[in-house]
Amino acid sequence: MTRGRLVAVCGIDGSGKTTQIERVVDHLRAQGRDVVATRQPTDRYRQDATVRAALDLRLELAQISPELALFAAFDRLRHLREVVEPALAAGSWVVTDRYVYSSYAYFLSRGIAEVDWLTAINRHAPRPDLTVVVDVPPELAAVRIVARDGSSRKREELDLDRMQTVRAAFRDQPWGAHADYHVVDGTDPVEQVWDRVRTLVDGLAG
Ligand SMILES: Nc1ncnc2c1ncn2[C@@H]1O[C@H](COP(=O)(O)OP(=O)(O)OP(=O)(O)O)[C@@H](O)[C@H]1O
Ligand SMILES: Cc1cn([C@H]2C[C@H](O)[C@@H](COP(=O)(O)O)O2)c(=O)[nH]c1=O
Repeated sequence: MTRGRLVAVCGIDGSGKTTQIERVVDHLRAQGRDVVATRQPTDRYRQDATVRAALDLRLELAQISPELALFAAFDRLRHLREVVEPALAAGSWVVTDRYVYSSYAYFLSRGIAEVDWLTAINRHAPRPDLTVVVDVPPELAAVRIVARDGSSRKREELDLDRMQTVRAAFRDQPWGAHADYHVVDGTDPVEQVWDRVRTLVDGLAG
């Protein structure tokens, strides 16, 4: 059995990840591929009361960030073992909404200065075959979030200074650049962004 491929889509909140992932999944399935669409962190992390309080800026993030970073790394490894690795081994393509690069970018912006520590606690997570970062300014992402949700689900996503540092990390990759990591301009209409993303996906499939 040929091992499948791992595709990660990252970006700040509201950048358009879900919108592009839907197209990636449909496109790959139309090619006859078996596709598993998933996301990290899982609901185990997202629904934790402390995580929710932190993302809603009700906790001092600098204090709680190491604990959350470890929780996110644990959540990722378990999700990899239970969901991602079996699917890849069975030949499926796995498309994940967020991955380690989101962890790095968010936790660097949340007061963790040691990128080496972040990469060390995630070092057992395999590098994706393709990572796409949907890049938009935080101001545009905030407009999209409010238009979509009517308000904000978590206060952090509308903290423009915070999201600016997250965005900068995604673009600058202080954890180390890789040829399979691509930052795509997400400010254009959906179909134009999709043209860019599809080119990358087709490059991987070819
Ligand atoms: N290129 C685009 N142009 C205009 N609107 C867009 C574009 N891409 C996505 N949107 C819209 O912006 C909103 C946010 O997009 P989406 O839900 O895909 O983002 P996301 O990154 O997955 O968000 P979150 O991080 O909150 O899960 C949605 O209402 C979506 O329809
Ligand atoms: C990978 C990762 C993500 N987070 C944060 C980033 C976001 O605020 C949420 C996920 O929300 P989404 O927009 O619905 O994807 O989780 C995190 O705290 N830790 C992580 O490792």
